[in-house]
Amino acid sequence: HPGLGFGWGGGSGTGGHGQFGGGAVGLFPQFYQFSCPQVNDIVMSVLEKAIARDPRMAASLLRLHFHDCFVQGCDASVLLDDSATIVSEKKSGPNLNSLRGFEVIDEIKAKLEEQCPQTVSCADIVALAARGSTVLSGGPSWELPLGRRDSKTASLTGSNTNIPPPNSTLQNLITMFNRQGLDEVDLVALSGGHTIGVARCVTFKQRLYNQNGNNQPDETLEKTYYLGLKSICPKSGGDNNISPLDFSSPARFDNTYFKLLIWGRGLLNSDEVLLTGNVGKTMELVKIYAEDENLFFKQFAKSMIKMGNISPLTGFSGEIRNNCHRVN
Ligand code: HEM
Ligand SMILES: [Ca+2]
Ligand SMILES: [Ca+2]
Repeated sequence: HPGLGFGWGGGSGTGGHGQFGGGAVGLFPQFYQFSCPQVNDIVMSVLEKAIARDPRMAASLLRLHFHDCFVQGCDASVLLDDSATIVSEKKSGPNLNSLRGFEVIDEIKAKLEEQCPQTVSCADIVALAARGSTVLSGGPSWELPLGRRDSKTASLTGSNTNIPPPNSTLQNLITMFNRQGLDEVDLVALSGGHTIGVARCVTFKQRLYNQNGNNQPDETLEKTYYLGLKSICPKSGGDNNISPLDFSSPARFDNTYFKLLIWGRGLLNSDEVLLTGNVGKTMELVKIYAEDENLFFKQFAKSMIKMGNISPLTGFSGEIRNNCHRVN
């Protein structure tokens, strides 16, 4: 038996994107209802402790799900280590010295293997951890479709090419999200994930010193914010110094990220261009979410479900890994 929640779960994965309204074929919220009813309680109890220990962990786990789903779909490919058959995604440009939270996923997996052996996939654990982290940070909750299975492969090249870089133009961001079946609404709402967590100096340095190859700062940066950033992120060195993505509430999941964008205080180029990139639709959405936190929360939940439905492995595809670091 391939660890399915129900005996009839064999409807094989179509591998299609989950943009067909209701959710990806094969995933459903009650997947573990009989095989591991306590799965979310276990996830939440580990998360509570981990986030109490390190408040940034919520942000790191939210990001982990994004970096998984954008490469081969939400299949836990991001968790695989180098081995004879695997070239790990952990060494890609977007991930190296940057992705965190692997130990927390391991801790959840260990508890689940004790209570529901060989049942819950690493890919579902990552999705549950992303939702739980959002909730524990004060953000919205949502009914999370489950039943993803784990890949037997990883894609370092996919990781290097599918995850947008922080100096992306707005057109570039829209194109890369479109490729995953996500639209401008999803792009703006999901970028709101930057309401928590931090970024390294190296990811925003270009904006401070040489935005357009003319040795000038990005003119959309508000002046005092810009001066503060320069002191954290010098022209040479300090690449690993960190700054909050939302400096007014870096551990709270709220809509201040969008308010800051309007004040010229978005940290990454990819943040600020949602407002200034000359696409009316994304500009409008930034303003709407800055005004209406409830609407942002609702759309964030919807878009997280959509992102979580990208090309899942279901049925007899993939496997339930015993250890999230390696294939069985
Ligand atoms: C729109 C395109 C996006 C770009 C260009 C982008 C870029 C980045 C960069 C450069 C960092 C800092 C990494 C570092 O310095 O080590 C970061 C952090 C983060 N990103 Fe994104 N991101 C994007 C979308 C998303 C999405 C869709 C989510 C989740 C819904 C997300 C959640 C996060 C979180 C929570 C952090 C902080 C992580 C931590 O503190 O450990 N990002 N992002
Ligand atoms: Ca993946
Ligand atoms: Ca915040």
